Amino acid sequence: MPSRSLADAFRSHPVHLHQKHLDFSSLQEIPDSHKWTQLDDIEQQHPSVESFITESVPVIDLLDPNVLQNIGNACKTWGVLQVTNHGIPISLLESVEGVSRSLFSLPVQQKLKAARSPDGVSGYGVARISSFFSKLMWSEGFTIVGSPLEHFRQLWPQDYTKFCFLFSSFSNDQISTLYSDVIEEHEKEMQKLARRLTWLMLGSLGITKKDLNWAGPKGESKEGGAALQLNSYPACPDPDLAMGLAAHTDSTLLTILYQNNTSGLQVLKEGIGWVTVPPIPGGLVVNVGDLLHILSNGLYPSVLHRAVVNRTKHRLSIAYLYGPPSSVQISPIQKLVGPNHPPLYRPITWNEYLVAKAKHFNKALSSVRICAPLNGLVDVNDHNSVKVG
Ligand SMILES: O=C(O)CCC(=O)C(=O)O
Ligand SMILES: [Fe+2]
Repeated sequence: MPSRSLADAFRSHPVHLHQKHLDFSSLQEIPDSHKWTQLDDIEQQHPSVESFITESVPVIDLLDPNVLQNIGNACKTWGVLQVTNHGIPISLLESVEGVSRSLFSLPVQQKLKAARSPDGVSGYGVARISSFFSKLMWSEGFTIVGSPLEHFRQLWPQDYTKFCFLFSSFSNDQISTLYSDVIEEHEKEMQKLARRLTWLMLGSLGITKKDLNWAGPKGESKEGGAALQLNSYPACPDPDLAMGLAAHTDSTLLTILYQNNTSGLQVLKEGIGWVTVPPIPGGLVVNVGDLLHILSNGLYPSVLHRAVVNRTKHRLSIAYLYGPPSSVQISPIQKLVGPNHPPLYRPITWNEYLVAKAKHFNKALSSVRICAPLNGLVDVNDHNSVKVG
């Protein structure tokens, strides 16, 4: 089961976070614990690019006849794209947003009943990457791996009568089940889209299903693993001093992100700076993750991204984190390796990579690198580099 294996990876490397849970809505100013300066986040030194700059993350229509080429270009030059006509019903995305809104609007004490444990993967809490920073982020999260029903029953127990957004006329037990069904339906649909996107991204490098040993003869790969990350960024009295989610790359093959109609996601474009990815109606953001970077032997950068916060609007985002089957060794695909293109990374499973990420954070990729880039082969993720050993 993919959920079991992800849980195992987190159990093997517990993260003890400074668990300071704020009721953000009651705060008129930012406490010191949440005030960020440039020194607190090295990536802040890059400028934020204003909207008049014409460079923007490519938007790709999945029904476009040139889809393969467009995706390839976007992956190579940006490591991120937005997709439209992706086949996920908007109503389903809005329902998950509703579940998320309902969850985060519960009182802190209630949310803590489903708190993520230090060695756990599922549940409520601050971002796991918080352990790498001295300042706390202006956000809360809820991670779902496998069925969320048990956690939802803790959040909405029988005797708890707070209004629930989607199904106000139901009992709490029915609500937990209905919310859980929404999440399950979403998982099914996103799994299909994630597979399709993986093959499009690899297809544009000339990779077919038979080039990957973990895809079966008909390309019917063993089921990939996935986690759903609900993120909430409350309105913030002084957004310039706060950080929603610090800069990171995702430890996935790819991530599919839905953001409600409030912008906040920024991606780092080398030579330009932080570029905002505006929400587009019905659009989904797709990030190249670290494992796709490894598979592509460095041809696709895994995009460095962060979330900034907003003075007036509460922002929600829903990230579908998609990875390979747990037992599979991920390494540069043979077809992309040659005398002038030696393999840049050693083989590693998703679990092992998650442990490397928990230890090294943004230096995890360089911790598994075995070969410095040759002349002319730029390692696009070089801002993460670190001496190994
Ligand atoms: O909220 C966002 O836009 C980014 C979320 C994200 O990067 C993540 O959950 O990994
Ligand atoms: Fe992310």
